[in-house]
Amino acid sequence: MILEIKHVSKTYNMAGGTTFKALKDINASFDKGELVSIVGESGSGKSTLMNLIGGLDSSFDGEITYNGENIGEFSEKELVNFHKKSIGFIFQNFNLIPHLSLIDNVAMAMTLSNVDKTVRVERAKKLLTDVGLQDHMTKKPDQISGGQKQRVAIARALMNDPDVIIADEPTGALDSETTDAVLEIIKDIAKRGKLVLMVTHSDRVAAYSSRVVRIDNGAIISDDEQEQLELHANEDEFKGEKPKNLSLWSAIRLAALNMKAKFSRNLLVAIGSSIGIMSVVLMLSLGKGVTSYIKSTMSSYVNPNVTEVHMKAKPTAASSSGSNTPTTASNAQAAQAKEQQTQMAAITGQTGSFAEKDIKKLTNVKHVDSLQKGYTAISLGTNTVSYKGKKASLMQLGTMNSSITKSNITQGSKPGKDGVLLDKTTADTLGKNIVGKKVEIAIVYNEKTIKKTVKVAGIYEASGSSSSSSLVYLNYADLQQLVKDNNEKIEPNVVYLHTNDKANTAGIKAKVKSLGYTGSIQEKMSEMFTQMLDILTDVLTAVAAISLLVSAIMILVVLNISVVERTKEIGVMKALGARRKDIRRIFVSEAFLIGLASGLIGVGVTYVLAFGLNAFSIATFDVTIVKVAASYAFSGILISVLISMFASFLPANRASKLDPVESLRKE
Ligand SMILES: Nc1ncnc2c1ncn2[C@@H]1O[C@H](COP(=O)(O)OP(=O)(O)OP(=O)(O)O)[C@@H](O)[C@H]1O
Repeated sequence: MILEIKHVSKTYNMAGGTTFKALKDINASFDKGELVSIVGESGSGKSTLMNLIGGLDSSFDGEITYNGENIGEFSEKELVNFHKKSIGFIFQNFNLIPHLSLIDNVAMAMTLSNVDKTVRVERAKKLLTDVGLQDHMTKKPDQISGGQKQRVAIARALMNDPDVIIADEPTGALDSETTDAVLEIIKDIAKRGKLVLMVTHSDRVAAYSSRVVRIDNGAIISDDEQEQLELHANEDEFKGEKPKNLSLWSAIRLAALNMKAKFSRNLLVAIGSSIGIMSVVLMLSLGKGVTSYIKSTMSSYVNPNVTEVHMKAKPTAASSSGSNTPTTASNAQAAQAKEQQTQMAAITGQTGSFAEKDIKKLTNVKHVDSLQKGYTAISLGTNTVSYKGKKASLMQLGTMNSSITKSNITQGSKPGKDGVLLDKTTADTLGKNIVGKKVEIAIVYNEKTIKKTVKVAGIYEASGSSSSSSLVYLNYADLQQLVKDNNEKIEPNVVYLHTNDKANTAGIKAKVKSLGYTGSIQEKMSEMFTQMLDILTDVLTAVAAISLLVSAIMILVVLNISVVERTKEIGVMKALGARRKDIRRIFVSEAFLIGLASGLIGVGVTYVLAFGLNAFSIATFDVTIVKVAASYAFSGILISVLISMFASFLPANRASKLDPVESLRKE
């Protein structure tokens, strides 16, 4: 006897502490080659008995042995192997998986056992051909008739060549003609030496079987042998290998097929959650672009061995009360006003002049080898330069300093005595080949216009930046002399501290600051800019973090919906031998794919936006402002995948724990 049922009872525990006894002391034994109809009224306990025999429900009293082994005491692993190898299920409502082709539905039992793809596809095709569906194999379940669906379900049950087939009202949803055809197939299965247990209401269906067991109110009331089946050899015998487990690749493929079925929903979720990833990657790339722009601009202006120093703005009457008085509200206001003044002054270049004692103090800073005086002024067009009747307004007047290197002089050379550098725009205004020519500069100083004829020594071009204001550079000594010739006095408003090792520069800068001086205009501006950028990045990163959280919740909700929608499918998979781990793996794979898609969309959109923004910024400022590093793109995709998989743990776990009996009972 392949199957023996000894003193089996089943009690359901219900809400409120009450119990219901659905099976009462059932005893029966069944052998191979039998087609047994289990007949009884609705609610008599037929399905309950089948669930126990099929190993879908292990909590019962008594003993059910399969080949002498008590299935009530099987471990999870033994139960999984029992489902994979020994039992096949056929359900009243077919329970095919809607998003899989007929071949994939039939092959599922072997997919779960990780049987080689060619082997399982070949076998699925053969079984579908046996039930007359050779022309429909790539169709989906909703493209075939009810009778055809039940044939697919029969083929699926036979996939692993099990010894026992449990068919719960296999013809309940079919018309009489189709019923006969399906019953013939089922009878043939029993004739091949398998035990078929078929639940039915109908005496007509029971007439096909070799034995009829009647159940009423949870007990067997009759057990009649009808006819001995004429057995023939099982031509279909399939010696499967030892079952392995669902491979990761198959889990991903199953997840992908399900996602394809719900394509628009999954695409929307992926797009939604890509927004967070896109903002993070875009923010990082923008930060990188702007910072590297600031750095390159700075380094093009700055000689690493040189520290440019300005005075802080001259204190006004309101704020000159001294810094040692205790801080009061008005003092705080004054300090604020002073800071604003300093910043304004730094931006326009109108900082105070250095007195001799400042020069001395700065010369004595440690590691400073020499000090160069300079003067710079924004003139906003009051200073001019003219040549043969042509006149150009100057925006800026400056003195030669060590930041101006050979690479900044595109024509000519550094100016000697009474020589100047002009920028390209100014030079072009005055005419071609201006280098070497004598021009007249007119400078307004202390409301007096000072004029001097000087030689254009070369053309100046700022490196790394296209911004070129109209400017003139001359030697500080020449400027000092010129002012003196006009009975005025000039003091340096900028000094350059030199050191012979650029490693000292940072220390010098810090010392200068602590002495109460400020750095270069560019430094000040880039500091302000970096501060602003930092605040902006913080705010946007917070927004991005929130949107990542939202996307995690969105994925959690969608997967939860997916679990609810697929409850029955999960029940079927379990009946076919899926482990909890396999179910979990399929759902996590789905989340992995959504995460991957949203990461790729997010990064893709970032590249497109970066391209657009850069096209705009290059056209306007000749600067690349967004730099998408490959590491940002990669991290973005990784974060997206991780968040999505993390969000899936809860729903995946929920799916894996679903009870197969309840899942299959679900309408
Ligand atoms: N989870 C459960 N909790 C409590 N009672 C249950 C549960 N499942 C089934 N029952 C009860 O056990 C009895 C037997 O149910 P079962 O589904 O086995 O009947 P059945 O003979 O298969 O009926 P049908 O032909 O309508 O499918 C019924 O009275 C049913 O209400």
